[in-house]
Amino acid sequence: MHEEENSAPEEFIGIANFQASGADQLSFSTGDRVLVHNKSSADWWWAEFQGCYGYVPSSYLQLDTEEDVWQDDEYFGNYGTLRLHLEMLSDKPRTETYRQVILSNSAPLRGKVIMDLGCGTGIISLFCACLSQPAAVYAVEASSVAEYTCALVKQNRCENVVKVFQARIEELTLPGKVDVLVSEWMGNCLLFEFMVESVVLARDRWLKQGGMMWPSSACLTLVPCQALTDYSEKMDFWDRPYGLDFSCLKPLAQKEFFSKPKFNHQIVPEDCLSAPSDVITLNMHTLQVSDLEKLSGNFSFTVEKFGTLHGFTAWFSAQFQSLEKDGTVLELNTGPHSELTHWKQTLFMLDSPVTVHEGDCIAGSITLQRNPIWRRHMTITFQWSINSTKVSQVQTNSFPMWR
Ligand SMILES: N=C(N)NC/C=C/[C@H]1O[C@@H](n2cnc3c(N)ncnc32)[C@H](O)[C@@H]1O
Repeated sequence: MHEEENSAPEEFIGIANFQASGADQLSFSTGDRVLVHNKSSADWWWAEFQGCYGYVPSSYLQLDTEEDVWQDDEYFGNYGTLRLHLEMLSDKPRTETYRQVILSNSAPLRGKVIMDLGCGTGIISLFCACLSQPAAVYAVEASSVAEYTCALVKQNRCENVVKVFQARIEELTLPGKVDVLVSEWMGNCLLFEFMVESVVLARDRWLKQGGMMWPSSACLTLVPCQALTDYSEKMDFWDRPYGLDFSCLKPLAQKEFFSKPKFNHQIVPEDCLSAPSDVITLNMHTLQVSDLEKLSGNFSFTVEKFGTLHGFTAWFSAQFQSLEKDGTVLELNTGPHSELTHWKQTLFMLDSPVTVHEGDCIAGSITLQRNPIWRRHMTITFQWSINSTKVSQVQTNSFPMWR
């Protein structure tokens, strides 16, 4: 037995399912709250769950405090360095699109109040102040880069228009509501990092009735694809390296290289086996935080050429409505038919390649399930089937992004 720990029990949250393998252990699932009474060893703790006592593996548990689940220290820490800002500023299609949006709305922006949420170095706020005559721009940035943003605003003589606020928008009280909420929040597969939640909360609290969201909408796009290079380098390789048979390592390779999405994939148009399809569309004026828990869309692709289905590739686009009636809608598209961006595309490799022929139909659904614990993460699940003369199979593949 063990001595009762005299400190108060701590509540931990399960971050994986644990199946007890002995009477002195406690089973629990992801998301369950477990009371730890005694950290009797580094790996096994004495705990209570649903009225029972037993040992639980400490590695399956996460201290249940709001901060940890958003990983904010790490998240905002990353954005405090220039690396990510340089990557985003160097992304010309991304940055030029936002510049074009401001420039082409220069007249209707006159006298308006704009919020730039997650302004980083303040580039969009500076575009607003230099390319139009807004009444004010509230540049909101939680990370320490905000200190430099102030300097950049001064250095570019925009301090009378641009006001920098170093805070999480969730904890900030602005001088007043805004006419336009502009933000560059999109992550891998559109949603990763889930900064979009902060954008929706800020919209509901600070955007005037009838105000404009930029982006106004965003789409997740999918295409069935070949990935011959990735497959041969990571999987076929094991068949005959240097004349030896290493094929028993292939299941390991599948798990290590293909069980998570490849976020920096660059798909070429000729690897697309059909026309791409928008599978999820977000209307940024009506989207609710609750919608973000689980988003899904159906797809039905007609294969346009003989080839090998290795998986699916995803990317996103964002649309910017004009402030002028019947004005042009501008778009940032991160797909293979547009100029490459720092997001590149995301490749989901299936368990085993399937030979497909022109006319085959690949139908199914994609579901983005937000992680109940790690609030910036999600799991992407494909349910799909191929109906063709040669083969008919139904498969489900799930990919964590990233926990
Ligand atoms: N991933 C892409 N594309 N862009 C991410 C862009 C993220 C930037 O927005 C800031 N940010 C993110 N969430 C908040 C928030 N709730 N309040 C204030 N600033 C925030 C981060 O510190 C980065 O500088």
